[in-house]
Amino acid sequence: MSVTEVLKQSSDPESEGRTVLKLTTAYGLVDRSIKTSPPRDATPEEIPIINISRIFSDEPAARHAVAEEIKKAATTSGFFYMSGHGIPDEVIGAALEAAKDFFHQPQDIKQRVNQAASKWFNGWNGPKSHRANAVESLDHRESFGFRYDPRYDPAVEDVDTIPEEIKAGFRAEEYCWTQTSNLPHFKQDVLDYWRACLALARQLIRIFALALDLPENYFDEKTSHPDAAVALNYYPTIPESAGKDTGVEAVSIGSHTDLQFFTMLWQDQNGGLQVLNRDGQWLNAKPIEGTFVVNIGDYLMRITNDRFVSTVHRAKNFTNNERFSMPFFFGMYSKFDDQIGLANLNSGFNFNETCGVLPSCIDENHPAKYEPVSCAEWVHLRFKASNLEGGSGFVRHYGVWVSLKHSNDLPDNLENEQPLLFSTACLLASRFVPSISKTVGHEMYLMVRRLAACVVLKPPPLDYESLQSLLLLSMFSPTVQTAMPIDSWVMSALAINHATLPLNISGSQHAHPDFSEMRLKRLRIWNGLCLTHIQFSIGNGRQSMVQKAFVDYCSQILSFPEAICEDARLFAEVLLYSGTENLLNHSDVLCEGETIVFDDLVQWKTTWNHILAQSSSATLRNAALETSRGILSYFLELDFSVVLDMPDYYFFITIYAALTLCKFDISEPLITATQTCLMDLAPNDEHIAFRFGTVLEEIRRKAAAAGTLTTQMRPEDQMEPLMWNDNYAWDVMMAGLYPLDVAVTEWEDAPPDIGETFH
Ligand SMILES: O=C(O)CCC(=O)C(=O)O
Ligand SMILES: [Fe+2]
Repeated sequence: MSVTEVLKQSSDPESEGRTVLKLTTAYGLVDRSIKTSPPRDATPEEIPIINISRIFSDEPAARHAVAEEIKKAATTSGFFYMSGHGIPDEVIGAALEAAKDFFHQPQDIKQRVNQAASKWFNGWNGPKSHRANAVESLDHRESFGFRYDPRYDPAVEDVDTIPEEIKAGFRAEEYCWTQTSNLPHFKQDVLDYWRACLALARQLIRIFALALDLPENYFDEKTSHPDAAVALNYYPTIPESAGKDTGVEAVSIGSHTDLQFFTMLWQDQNGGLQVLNRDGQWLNAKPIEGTFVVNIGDYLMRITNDRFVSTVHRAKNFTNNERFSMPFFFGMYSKFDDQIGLANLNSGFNFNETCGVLPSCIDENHPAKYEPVSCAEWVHLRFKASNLEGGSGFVRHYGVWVSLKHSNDLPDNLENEQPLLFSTACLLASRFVPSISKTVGHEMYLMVRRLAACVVLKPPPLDYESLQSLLLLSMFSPTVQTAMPIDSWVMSALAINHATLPLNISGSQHAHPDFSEMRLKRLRIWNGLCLTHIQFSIGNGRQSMVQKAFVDYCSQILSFPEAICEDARLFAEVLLYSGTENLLNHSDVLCEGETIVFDDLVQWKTTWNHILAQSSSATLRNAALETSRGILSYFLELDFSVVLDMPDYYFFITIYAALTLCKFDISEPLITATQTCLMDLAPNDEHIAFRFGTVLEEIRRKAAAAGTLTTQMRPEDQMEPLMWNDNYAWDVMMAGLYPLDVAVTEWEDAPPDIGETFH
């Protein structure tokens, strides 16, 4: 049975006493029918206790016997208790005390090691900052996590001799320890626990090899530097009232499967861990003194061809005590590296390993169900489907706010279907949420960045919503409260793009069959992004650091045989706006008088005329409409006093957008709003704002006379563009740039009869 099948299996969700639980898996979101009956205690058959002390025996038979028991548990419930593990009580006790000392500190001290400041998701996650399951509550949990560091691994004699390709994947951060040094024993005690777990896991994986009918040392080399991580979990009591008003089930950590090879969980005596059996019944995995709970992760399930099962579990602490647990993940998967756009190992294997279905799990009747998967790809799969990563809690939290505010225009499933668009909406909405903290904003921003990186990495086709999100981001980020540094955002995204392009041509595994198409698509996105980026830098007085690189990069589109007119047009606009920005940043040129500037424009127009005059495709039209609407909305949001201080070029951009909108959708209310705004703010009728306002007024007047102006918005697919040629829009605009007396005559003469051209 595949992961999806296991998760989906069970009877009709409509049947009595059952409900549907949604689960995030690497294969997407799946529904799982579960029983509504209260959890019952697991029987010893369901979650057996396995005394593993025999794994340390010199007798192969003793080790094999343990392997058999593990095999049975792994292939049935996927969970077992491990006794006889040999980790001294003192080591566990000291780590637990360290955890208590840490979590009992005031928030501002814990903040010092907040995961938000971490590059690799080490450190502290505050209360209710995550949501492991989309349909359950935010996790009533705080945690502190850290990842494999060879310097603290006693099995490593000399860190300098570790091969570079393995080193490159290490995700440890010393700040976990420097920022907690106020607790004198913390580092020592927590690392002692980690070392003890690591040594045990390395023994245990040999028994897993036996259980999989492999040589005992099969995994040894692959796990010389595993991504082995400890999390300290702190679960305060869930208030009884929690979830009552919303109907959302309150949890300490929501229903999930673990990702990696296996997890060894130490839990205190309070209880709260629940395991979902195949029948959809929740079972209490009650604490048993002296044991760890061990469970299989998704990666192990995959490479065993689904023989070993990764089982859904969660925790709820409804006792009056605070609960602690200390899972050791062998190993916790790496989070997304948003600097280079690559994720790395998640499996518990070394950082550079790829693993297919194990030979012993394949036979005539059981062909391999899965391709070999590199750890990077595996993470990518799950990442796409999952929002477990940092920030998602906040995003969802504010997502509720977004959904409430805009319940009419957001599809129900936006969060899961379009996580980037959803997160972007949340990020943008967050500036309207009173007293939102910088940390929260930053977390949401990181989330968006990671998702954006995922989108850019995805093979084509890039869906419209993703493109929309990227455009939205590049448009509005200057106004987002968290002061998202747009240049660095775009720059790193650009870096991701550059970094991933070679990935797709080198190494057969990663080669995309249609590299050229993918590259073209990416260039298209970049042209779009670049355009909006430049448009919005204009008038903000912010020089784009990356502009030249942008333009050079964008120009590559023209060398594609598949490039079409729209690509060229977009590029032409990029040039126009970047030229504009250049001029603005060189005031000496501007000082010489406006003529030079306008000559420049005319030259640009001559160069690109053949492209601009072409008719537009639906895609281009929609893109043009969206961009234009964005520009006008942005313009309308600006303070009058700010607008008046802006150079004429800013008005040029605005009118260009307004005219584009006039061409495709003359009834768009933004046009009237812009017209009114322009005329209201102009200090006199010589001002460029007034001239442009008049231009818009006249176009609308003529459209009304021709009966084209409707008060109702027409559905976009029925919209016919106004049949003027682009020269007309251009001429009108250019005319508007000159003093009104000249302009009106020239412009009146421009189109033969605008009325005739309207439909
Ligand atoms: O604390 C527990 O009981 C479960 C923790 C868990 O499942 C996890 O951290 O992945
Ligand atoms: Fe877990």
